[in-house]
Amino acid sequence: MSKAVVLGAAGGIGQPLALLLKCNPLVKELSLYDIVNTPGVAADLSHISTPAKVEGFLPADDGLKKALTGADVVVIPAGVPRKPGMTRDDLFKINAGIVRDLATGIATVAPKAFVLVISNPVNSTVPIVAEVFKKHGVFDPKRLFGVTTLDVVRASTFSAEVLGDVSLAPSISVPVVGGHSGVTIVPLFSQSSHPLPKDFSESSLQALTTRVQFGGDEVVKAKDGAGSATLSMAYAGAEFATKVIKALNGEKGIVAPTYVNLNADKEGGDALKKEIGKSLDYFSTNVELGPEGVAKIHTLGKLTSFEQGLIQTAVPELETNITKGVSFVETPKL
Ligand SMILES: NC(=O)C1=CN([C@@H]2O[C@H](COP(=O)(O)OP(=O)(O)OC[C@H]3O[C@@H](n4cnc5c(N)ncnc54)[C@H](O)[C@@H]3O)[C@@H](O)[C@H]2O)C=CC1
Ligand SMILES: O=C([O-])CC(=O)C(=O)O
Repeated sequence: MSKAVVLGAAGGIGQPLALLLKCNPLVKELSLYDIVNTPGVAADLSHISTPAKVEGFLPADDGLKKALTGADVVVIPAGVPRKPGMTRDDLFKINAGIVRDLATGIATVAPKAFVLVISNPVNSTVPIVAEVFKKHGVFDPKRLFGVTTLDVVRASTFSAEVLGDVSLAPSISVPVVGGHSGVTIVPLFSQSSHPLPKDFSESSLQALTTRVQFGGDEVVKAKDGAGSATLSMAYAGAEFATKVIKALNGEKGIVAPTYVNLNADKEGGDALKKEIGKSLDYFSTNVELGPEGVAKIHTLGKLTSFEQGLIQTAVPELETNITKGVSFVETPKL
């Protein structure tokens, strides 16, 4: 039984994510923090007949500190979402500072908590959290995760559509590696639990891959200025948080793709760096979760030449995104 905290809990993702966590029997306490509306969201959720005790906090009266005290898992969907025509990197200007300040709160109040970062651009916001924790001398790479589960959820859903049986979607597992924006998102369909049809053409594979890489844009366009994915993200965020909480409670054999610091498991991380041909500090890959967080970083395994090409395209962009996050905390210029 764990205490979960959502930072940005009154937002489009925060509210349905808080609902799903309130319905999770493994959550004993749920603290909701935002700059607005959390007392109302908490009062509303508190009437649901599940065990989790819900409280809402605002910045006044040390609200962040109160929300974070005793936290086991902190999920961060705070920040602005995209509008049509924007990239995730365009959000950096606003979200980098928001994430840095929240990370400072966590590093001070709950340095041992598992931190799950949803706020975009994830490729850069995760390094920001790490750098803040380093500044406070409390960084444990095993406890920091970028949430890339929505890419995995999309890969399952879109594969099921291609296979002509949407009922398969929940059981389809496709590793999605790299990062969480555009070409840094690399679905490995060759390793899917449910292989694509034998006669699936190279151009169809390219189209399916592009759909996963730019699935977020599909939602941004459809919402037409009203934001980006919220409900599917809440579902994905709750899925991943549940995995982390189960591992924290001692359940074994939980493996999920997530964006991690590759020093979290030196052996696995070094092997992965060799595979991608670049010494990046962060990468999303299958990770085995344990009671201390990252237990083992899995390498990518056998890739097709198409997938190798995708990785080679992803690496330079990821490197730029990582450097941008790191240098923001080292020398804030914005
Ligand atoms: N990792 C992923 O796969 C995905 C990430 N996202 C990202 O999640 C973030 C949130 O998206 P939405 O919920 O749609 O946005 P939203 O605007 O609906 O909600 C964001 C919430 O954050 C709050 N907030 C702003 N500054 C804050 C601060 N300093 N402390 C606490 N709360 C603060 C706002 O008041 C608001 O309630 C965006 O950056 C978006 O790009 C969205 C979808 C998928
Ligand atoms: O596209 C966006 O901006 C939100 C996001 O990260 C996603 O839906 O994958």
